[in-house]
Amino acid sequence: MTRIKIFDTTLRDGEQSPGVNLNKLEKLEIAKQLERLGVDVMEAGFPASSQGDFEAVKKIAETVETVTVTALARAYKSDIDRAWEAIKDAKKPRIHVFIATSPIHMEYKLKKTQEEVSEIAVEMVRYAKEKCEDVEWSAEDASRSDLPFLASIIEKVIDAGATVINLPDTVGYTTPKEYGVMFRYIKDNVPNIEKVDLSCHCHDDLGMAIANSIAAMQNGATQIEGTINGIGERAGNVALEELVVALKIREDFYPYTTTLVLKEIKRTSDLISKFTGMVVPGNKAIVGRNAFAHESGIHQDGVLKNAQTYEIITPELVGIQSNNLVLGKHSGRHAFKDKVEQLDFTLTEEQITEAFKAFKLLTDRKKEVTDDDLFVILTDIQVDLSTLKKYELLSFQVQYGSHNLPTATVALNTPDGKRVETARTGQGSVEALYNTIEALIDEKIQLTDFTLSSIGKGKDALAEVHVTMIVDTYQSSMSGRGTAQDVLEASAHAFLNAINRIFFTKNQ
Ligand SMILES: CC(=O)SCCNC(=O)CCNC(=O)[C@H](O)C(C)(C)COP(=O)(O)OP(=O)(O)OC[C@H]1O[C@@H](n2cnc3c(N)ncnc32)[C@H](O)[C@@H]1OP(=O)(O)O
Ligand SMILES: CC(C)C(=O)C(=O)O
Ligand SMILES: [Mg+2]
Repeated sequence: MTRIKIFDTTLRDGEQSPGVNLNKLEKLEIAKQLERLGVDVMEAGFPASSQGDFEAVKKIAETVETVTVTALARAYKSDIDRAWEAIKDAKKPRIHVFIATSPIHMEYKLKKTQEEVSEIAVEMVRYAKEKCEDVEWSAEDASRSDLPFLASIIEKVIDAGATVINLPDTVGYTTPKEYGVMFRYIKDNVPNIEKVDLSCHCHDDLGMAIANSIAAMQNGATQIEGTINGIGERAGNVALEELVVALKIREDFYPYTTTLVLKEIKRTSDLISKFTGMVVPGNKAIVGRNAFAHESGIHQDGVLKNAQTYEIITPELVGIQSNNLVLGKHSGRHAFKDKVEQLDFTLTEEQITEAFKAFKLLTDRKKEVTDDDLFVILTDIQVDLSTLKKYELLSFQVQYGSHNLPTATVALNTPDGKRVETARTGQGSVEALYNTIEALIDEKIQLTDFTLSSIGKGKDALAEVHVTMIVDTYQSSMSGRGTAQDVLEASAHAFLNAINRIFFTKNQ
């Protein structure tokens, strides 16, 4: 069995998904969960891209204990300085420096010749190496690069001190056979290649990211880069949970092992989906709602007789509890605290009190409180923005009738502590609500996305709303989420959450 290292880039490439904007606290929470999941390397961000990202990477580097923390840098000394400044306190830091090697990127984007790119790459790897022992170098758009040129530049950057060489399929263009041939060519034509880990990084534009990553492994890759839920630039990156579970289930066929803790997969996926607002499709492999559901009679009959007739993976393997019905109306604080620990949350006594109150409120309105419900409550409290000044929903009322113009009245607390209240109309209840909040905060807002889903089953299930919006003054896109038993209340919370996150990011 060959040990494959897992490099998670959810916090960097994953965050490049359109509309995704994670703040420092959310990134930190995801980083802690990735550590529990057992990834070998986490790419915490791109510190030169913004002050907020720099601070998030720094905090992650200071917090994470066992995992290598890396940060991305262009082939500029200033980017490398910034990356190093952010990760230098990590237990295991790595600088990740990249430059494109394909003809189209070199000619049109970088406006540089092969010789110039080669010189810059060597100089920057050498510069990074002076700061950090572990240096990964990526040949952006490797899969569309000239192979002899790629081999020659790789040999030089290894001599300059690179410890990992990554060959990304940046635009998701390659095929398994072609990508495998590229890895084999590099293995056979770079004399010092055995000194480094060879890494693949696949995008899913043609739906071949998994097949391409496997082809890379079969031809010498020992590190796989990807994201949880497959989020990332455009169609996303390879979904790590799919790849790793495929290797496990077909270990009879693929001689590769990883150290990922499979039972942490579902929780990691849920957390990332919640923070990014990117809802996991029901039919998604491994973590989709339907991945373990059997609908048709013949399948149900087979599963009843022997689950393995139609079930190749057990839900428990990836941390899905088949019966996660838990506390109820009569549960006390001790049982609640015990459950918080079982669910692996670390809350202060004050946060437990707050969570217990929220739980009790919910039990008044909802018969069965599941682990999924608790996960939402506890995550919101763990990633607490309550110390920050923000808009808070005090009360709202919406009047809707099939023959009336919907009208909303909303009262808010503003970040400087004032109570404001007004009313507006809209074509529907949500529009009336949002028009009213928009008037209260005195900003022009374009709502670019709105999704509503339920957490769990039943008429009394919690509603979860995700929104994406652009606030005119800041011209940046932001997502927000809100959970409540009522869909309108969840909608109001999601809208305010996005607004508060914009102010939070601006103030970071
Ligand atoms: C394949 C990938 O995923 S690459 C990572 C993509 N991630 C991001 O872009 C993160 C978000 N980006 C940002 O915040 C901004 O683009 C910044 C801060 C990084 C740079 O912003 P700006 O300085 O305004 O530059 P802008 O983004 O417009 O253009 C990129 C510049 O970097 C250059 N560049 C791109 N990649 C590299 C590289 N690897 N090494 C050196 N230069 C590079 C481009 O040629 C261009 O240079 P030019 O201004 O001389 O033409
Ligand atoms: C920066 C590199 C590693 C990248 O994300 C890509 O090429 O897709
Ligand atoms: Mg990428």
